[in-house]
Amino acid sequence: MTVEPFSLDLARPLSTADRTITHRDGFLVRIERDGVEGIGEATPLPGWTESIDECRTALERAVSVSEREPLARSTTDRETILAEVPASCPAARHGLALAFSDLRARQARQPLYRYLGGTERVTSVPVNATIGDGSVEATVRAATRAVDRGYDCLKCKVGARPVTADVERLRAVRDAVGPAVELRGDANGAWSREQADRAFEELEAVNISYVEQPLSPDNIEGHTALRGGDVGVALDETLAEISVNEILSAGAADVLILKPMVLGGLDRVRDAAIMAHEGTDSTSSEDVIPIVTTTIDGAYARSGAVHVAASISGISACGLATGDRLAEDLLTHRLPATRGRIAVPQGNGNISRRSGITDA
Ligand SMILES: O=C(O)CCC(=O)c1ccccc1C(=O)O
Ligand SMILES: [Mg+2]
Repeated sequence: MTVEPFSLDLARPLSTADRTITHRDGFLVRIERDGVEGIGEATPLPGWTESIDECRTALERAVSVSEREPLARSTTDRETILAEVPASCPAARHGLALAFSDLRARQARQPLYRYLGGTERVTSVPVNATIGDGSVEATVRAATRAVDRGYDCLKCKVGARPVTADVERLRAVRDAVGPAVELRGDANGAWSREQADRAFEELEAVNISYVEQPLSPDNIEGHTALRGGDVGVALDETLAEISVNEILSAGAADVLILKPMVLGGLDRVRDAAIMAHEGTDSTSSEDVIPIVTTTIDGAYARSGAVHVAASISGISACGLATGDRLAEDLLTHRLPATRGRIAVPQGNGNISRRSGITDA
């Protein structure tokens, strides 16, 4: 097993209520068995995951565990190695788990989404365009450009400005794109209960399907109380702190935003999506919508996220169209969105290392 650092600049930084993301640093994890190589990506986003230093330490530890005999040749190495990753290091776990899944899917000669449990052939997944904070004019410009490119679902960042200003932005977008385009918001935890109540009331007339993380991550009761109107409640940051089981049991969400890098791997995203669809023991009848999104990752992690979305039947538009924000990438195959969909790589494993061609 080897671990190699990388650093990627963003060509188009993403401004949210609490930060502007300008670059992404992480590690590529490579595992080889019998001439077959699996590659994983660990791209921590401090605040959501461990820091880059904590991630490096966890990965270096995994390398030393993997070199212990007889583990270096064992087939139960995945579980042993993952068990050594601290729960506080989900990005490190994501990188290791993706490397193992890529390796095993290649060995089984399956595309990753099939290896993960997808039962039907899926050639593409629907995606939303991601629109950062900006003036009314800049927001409408970005929204119109996205719709011109064929997106039929837009997610706009809110929460960086007063509620009235955000409502004005979304109303201007609705007026510009018409009634057929799905609009979502993402407040990244910026609102108080009073602000959220006002925003939800005013956004009903704009036909916003849901707002991600209206309130702070630990405010389960507040989110539960916000539900019930036309605008749905999606939880995102909360999932970095509170288990999916607890969230579903509290009835705190209409939608769960599942970030592989934050949950610690594609396997965890799939388990959470199944739980959302099927409910927990105490919430068996509830149908919560799972959405898969990136944390603005490199090509290996974005491709993995596309695969796990493809493995979930009936998946709604996901937040996976983030590759074009990067100024540079880990692969020349950038997983572009075309008419609001990203093609699922159909070769063996996650994605071909060769440029733009999938493994036959
Ligand atoms: O969901 C999307 O459309 C793209 C991903 C995204 O918005 C995001 C990217 C990095 C960090 C946080 C978030 C977020 O959903 O809050
Ligand atoms: Mg979000």
